[in-house]
Amino acid sequence: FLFLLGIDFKVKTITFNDTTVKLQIWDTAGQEQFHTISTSYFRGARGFVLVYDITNSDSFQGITNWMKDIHEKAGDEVDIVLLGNKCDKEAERVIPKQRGEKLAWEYGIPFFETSATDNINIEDAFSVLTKEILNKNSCVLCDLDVVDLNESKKKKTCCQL
Ligand SMILES: Nc1nc2c(ncn2[C@@H]2O[C@H](COP(=O)(O)OP(=O)(O)OP(=O)(O)O)[C@@H](O)[C@H]2O)c(=O)[nH]1
Repeated sequence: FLFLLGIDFKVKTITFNDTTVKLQIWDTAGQEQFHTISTSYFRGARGFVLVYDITNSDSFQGITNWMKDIHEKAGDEVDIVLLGNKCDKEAERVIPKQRGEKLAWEYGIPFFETSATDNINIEDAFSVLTKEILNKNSCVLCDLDVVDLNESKKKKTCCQL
């Protein structure tokens, strides 16, 4: 059996109109002791969801380094969204929303404040990231194996095979 230390793997399906996209989501550990193993999974990824905690300034400070790691390991062509998570914990907030917005603006990437607990903006963040990936690489669906030429009811894809 395969044991992946500090890595969680999930599959999620998103549908836009009549186009279905299957996302492979690798949840890499943020802690320093898993840094090498986490970043070793960056190569080959098309998109990144970069998350800090609005109640933890260290996690916000760490974003700059994670951005460097992403560009070093995955290249400059990847799509990234920045999330300020735990927006349900307003009373414990230490990072104002404007700081997240400014950082994302500097990087030229979308930004959302989210709550994984209350399911706020999570779907939107993944939708925006997926759309950016699809727009950038108009033939990405070919790689993802969702195009079946033998199928009588032809699926609509961005590259219309
Ligand atoms: N209130 C609140 N708690 C959250 C939210 N998201 C995660 N948590 C809690 O924060 C803690 C850490 O969550 P994890 O999902 O383990 O965080 P992580 O960033 O994956 O941690 P690493 O794997 O160590 O990088 C857990 O106790 C979660 O229940 C949120 O949106 N709101």
